[in-house]
Amino acid sequence: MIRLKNVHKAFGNNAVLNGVDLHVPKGESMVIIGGSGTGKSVTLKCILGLVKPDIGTITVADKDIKDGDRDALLSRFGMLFQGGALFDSMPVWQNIAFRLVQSGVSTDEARALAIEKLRRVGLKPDVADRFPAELSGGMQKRVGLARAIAADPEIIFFDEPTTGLDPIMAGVINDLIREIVVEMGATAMTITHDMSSVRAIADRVAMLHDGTIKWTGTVTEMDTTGDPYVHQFINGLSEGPIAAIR
Ligand SMILES: Nc1ncnc2c1ncn2[C@@H]1O[C@H](COP(=O)(O)OP(=O)(O)OP(=O)(O)O)[C@@H](O)[C@H]1O
Repeated sequence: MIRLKNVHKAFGNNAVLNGVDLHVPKGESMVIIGGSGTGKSVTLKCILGLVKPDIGTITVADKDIKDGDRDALLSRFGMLFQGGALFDSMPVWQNIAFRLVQSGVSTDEARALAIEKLRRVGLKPDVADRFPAELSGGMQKRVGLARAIAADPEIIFFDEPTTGLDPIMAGVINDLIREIVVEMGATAMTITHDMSSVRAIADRVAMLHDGTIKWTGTVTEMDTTGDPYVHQFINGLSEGPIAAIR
């Protein structure tokens, strides 16, 4: 479904991606792990067409993303952003149905759909008319998730889905993400530092380091691999091939 071949990206002298090869098959949930600043967000932005690779190709459903219409491409994606990224000035239902309204769905229909998606993420209909600032962090994440799935996308991206949540709420959100992705049959890509998200969400894991994918495998393989990068990262060790800059 999503394929990156030899993707390079530098910002001035800062070579961030140095030949990323990655394949996310249709219906699979791929989680990308790697230290801060290794280029996880840049990788997602390249797929979304927000950052242009210097070299390499990216295809979505066998079509080069350079060739098609960007809006058409983006309409296939749902996205849960790190901070929820809700519009403070809009009530919850409008946040959820924003893209639907823009694409011409009537207000009544969009509102009803937003309420249905709220239910799916465990929120009551009365939340629809509240404003994001009135909600807890966990509720905002749920609303962000409802928005990500509002248009029944084929592909969903999760950018650090548990940032800012306590461990219990993080667990609830991880489980909800997994359930929804499976139920929708969506292809999912998540970037995270949170190993509990990896274990809850991933079918496969890819480790990004030094601008390339150093390792890929299942969660079970991740726990038993002899790969020193993965071992150091998942166990949070300061000793190993990944330099810890202080
Ligand atoms: N638009 C940009 N212009 C210049 N440099 C950029 C830009 N976007 C990202 N970078 C640089 O690319 C590198 C990778 O950033 P990126 O945000 O992808 O890291 P990350 O792996 O997602 O990190 P984190 O886990 O901390 O969010 C960083 O050195 C960052 O400064």
